[in-house]
Amino acid sequence: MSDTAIMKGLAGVVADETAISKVNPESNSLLYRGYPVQELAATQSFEAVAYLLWYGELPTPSQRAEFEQLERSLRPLDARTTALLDTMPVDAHPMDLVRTAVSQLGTFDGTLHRPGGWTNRELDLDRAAYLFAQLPTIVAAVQRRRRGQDPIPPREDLDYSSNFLWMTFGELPSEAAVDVFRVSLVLYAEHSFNASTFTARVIASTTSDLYSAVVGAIGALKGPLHGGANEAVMHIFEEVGTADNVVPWLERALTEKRKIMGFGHRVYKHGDSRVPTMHAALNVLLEESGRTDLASLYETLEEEFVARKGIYPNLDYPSGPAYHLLGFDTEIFTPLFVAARVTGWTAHIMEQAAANALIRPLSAYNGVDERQVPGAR
Ligand SMILES: CC(=O)SCCNC(=O)CCNC(=O)[C@H](O)C(C)(C)COP(=O)(O)OP(=O)(O)OC[C@H]1O[C@@H](n2cnc3c(N)ncnc32)[C@H](O)[C@@H]1OP(=O)(O)O
Ligand SMILES: O=C([O-])CC(=O)C(=O)O
Repeated sequence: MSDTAIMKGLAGVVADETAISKVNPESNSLLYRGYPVQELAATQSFEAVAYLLWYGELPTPSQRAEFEQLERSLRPLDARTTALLDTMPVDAHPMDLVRTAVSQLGTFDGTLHRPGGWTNRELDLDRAAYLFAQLPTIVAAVQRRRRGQDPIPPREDLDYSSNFLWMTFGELPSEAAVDVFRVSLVLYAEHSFNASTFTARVIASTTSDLYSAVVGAIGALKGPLHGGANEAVMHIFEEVGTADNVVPWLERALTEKRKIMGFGHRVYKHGDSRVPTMHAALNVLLEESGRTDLASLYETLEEEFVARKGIYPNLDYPSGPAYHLLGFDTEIFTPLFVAARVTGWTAHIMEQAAANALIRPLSAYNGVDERQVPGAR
């Protein structure tokens, strides 16, 4: 064993600098390019937030119009993407379908064959916009296929959030509900060196290409300790059933040393900066739907868990039930997170490439001492 301290899970390790977002657990705040995320969620379209993450500034009106036009033009799926989705098992996890579809999109990009084409900021900005525009169409098609429904083509007259819901459900919910969806996307967009973003940066650090880094990030996000928690939260609500059952269920779960999904965070130890905004957004849907049963289950589980463990909800706790009330299948919740986080991932991939150092930590060997292979001389 080495004498060097091992930082298990890289906890507390500052791996590099970033100018994209600042997570501050002391002030319980989150800034994207210097702007408080709550203010962005209150005032900005998701398209404007994506632009901010990539370019460092909010778009001017003409930049915004140009970017919106580009995004709308990039939405339709290539026939090969539709064909690929059709060949995959209907009961495969949607995260696996989305990961595979994004991987295939990389093979369509002829600019990857140019010398220096793998890591070129101008090309990466185009690729980021392409993935940003394609992911809602892919996720909506995957959701519809699960229900035996044909895909619905994108509508150029709708903004990103409305079009996403239109392509999924073939109708638009209330303006308030569309806004809840937009707020969730803004809150999910970026969060410094979380596990999936760090994965993307590790891949980018080898000077691999943006698609490969995003595919790796999707794999990292799938796990329930990270993005998969928004799906897992809904499974917990289903398992608990009613607010009356929270205490006995929780006592048993804690005795069995289970992790309660949607609670806890590696960085925030006194609550997640994004939860109050997402909780308020969830309340809009709870009131609209009259789901007092779900509201009281949500509040009771939070109260009882915080009282016992002093561990607070993270963003996945209010987002899971919000996506449920919007009408998505539980297995689609993490793909929605992918569609939002692709903005942050791609901003980080470009930042990594601009000031690259190969990410390659050391390990402390704890295996058997050197020994001879039987028969070797
Ligand atoms: C958008 C996001 O990705 S946010 C994160 C989403 N993930 C989840 O909601 C999954 C549930 N939460 C967790 O598993 C953890 O809180 C993590 C992985 C997010 C953070 O973990 P870490 O910073 O490594 O904290 P760690 O796992 O060491 O927890 C410290 C203690 O709190 C306990 N704890 C932390 N979270 C939970 C939880 N959700 N339920 C029960 N106990 C918990 C741990 O068991 C540990 O207890 P111990 O000291 O008795 O062993
Ligand atoms: O920061 C993290 O570790 C996880 C998280 O909340 C996120 O990625 O949004």
